[in-house]
Amino acid sequence: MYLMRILGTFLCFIPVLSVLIEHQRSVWLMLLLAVNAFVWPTLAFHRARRSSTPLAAEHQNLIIDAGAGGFWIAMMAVNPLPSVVIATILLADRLSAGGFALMKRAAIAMLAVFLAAWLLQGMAMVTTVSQQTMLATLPLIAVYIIALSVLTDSIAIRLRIKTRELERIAMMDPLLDIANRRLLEKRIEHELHKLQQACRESALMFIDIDNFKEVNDRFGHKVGDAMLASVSEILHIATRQTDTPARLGGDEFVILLPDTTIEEAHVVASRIMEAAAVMEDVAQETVNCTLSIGIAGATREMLNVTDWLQAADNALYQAKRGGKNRIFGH
Ligand SMILES: Nc1nc2c(ncn2[C@@H]2O[C@H](COP(=O)(O)OP(=O)(O)OP(=O)(O)O)[C@@H](O)[C@H]2O)c(=O)[nH]1
Repeated sequence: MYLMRILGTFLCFIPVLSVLIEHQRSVWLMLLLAVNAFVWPTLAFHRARRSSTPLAAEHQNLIIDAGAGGFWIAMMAVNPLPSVVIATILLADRLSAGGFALMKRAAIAMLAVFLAAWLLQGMAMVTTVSQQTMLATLPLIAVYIIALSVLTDSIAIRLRIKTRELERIAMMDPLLDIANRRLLEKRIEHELHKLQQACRESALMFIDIDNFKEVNDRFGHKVGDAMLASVSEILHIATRQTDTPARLGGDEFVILLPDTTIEEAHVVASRIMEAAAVMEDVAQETVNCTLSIGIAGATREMLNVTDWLQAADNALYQAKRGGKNRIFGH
């Protein structure tokens, strides 16, 4: 904002000074214009920076800018070209900085100061624009509008980055560095769609930590959380880039394995179980970790995400019923 104000006041200074010289106005008025152009931006910057509410202070600064604009329009005897350009830029700028509410307040300030100064000046009005003033106004039109566009573009880029970051957060588990149900369901839906178009095989793996409640009860939630983090890490290490390991909630994890047969999924599941079995030290406690895993391949009858997840959950149920610490797949 500081740089934009310096640029704006400097670019306005040129056409206003041109008109004041043409109208042979007093040196004091020109000095006041110089103060507005070269001192005010720094004053405004410190005013906003020192304020406990910098945004509100900056909005006040923007309204003061608009009031100053109204004053100089009156001092230029409403010279049409610089007056219209200055008023338009001031209002458009306030609109992009604070919406219609700020623009409205700025318009009221500009009009009020203009009317007061114009009446005191005897309602002077000169409707002709000299070539000198026209040329002096051109940099304001060209440079300021381009600068405003550059600023708007950089705000749009920052907004896009923030939006992507928020989208990523919304798709991740709040405790572990792993996808959540939302992202998993999106990927499953996409995979089902692809499977309908091509003759391929893909698998869904449901993983549940055995007797996890006991771990929590014996060692506390901190150890339970650390175990969840270790399992999540194992799932990442044991899978490919194209797979999606996710946490459904509690001690339940699911992995989507595109282009994978049931046999291949069994190999991955064994790898995961072996890695979990050798994990002993969790948050300075010696614990045993076994997993039950259910695997389901996609079939043509599966119409939606729930069908496939249900099939994998049923397979997990069979693994649990069979005595836990085992893989069941069909
Ligand atoms: N530490 C920790 N525990 C959790 C979290 N979310 C859920 N739990 C606990 O995880 C346990 C899940 O237990 P269950 O899956 O129902 O039962 P289990 O003891 O694993 O038994 P089986 O699944 O039959 O082997 C519950 O005690 C929950 O309180 C979490 O984020 N952190």
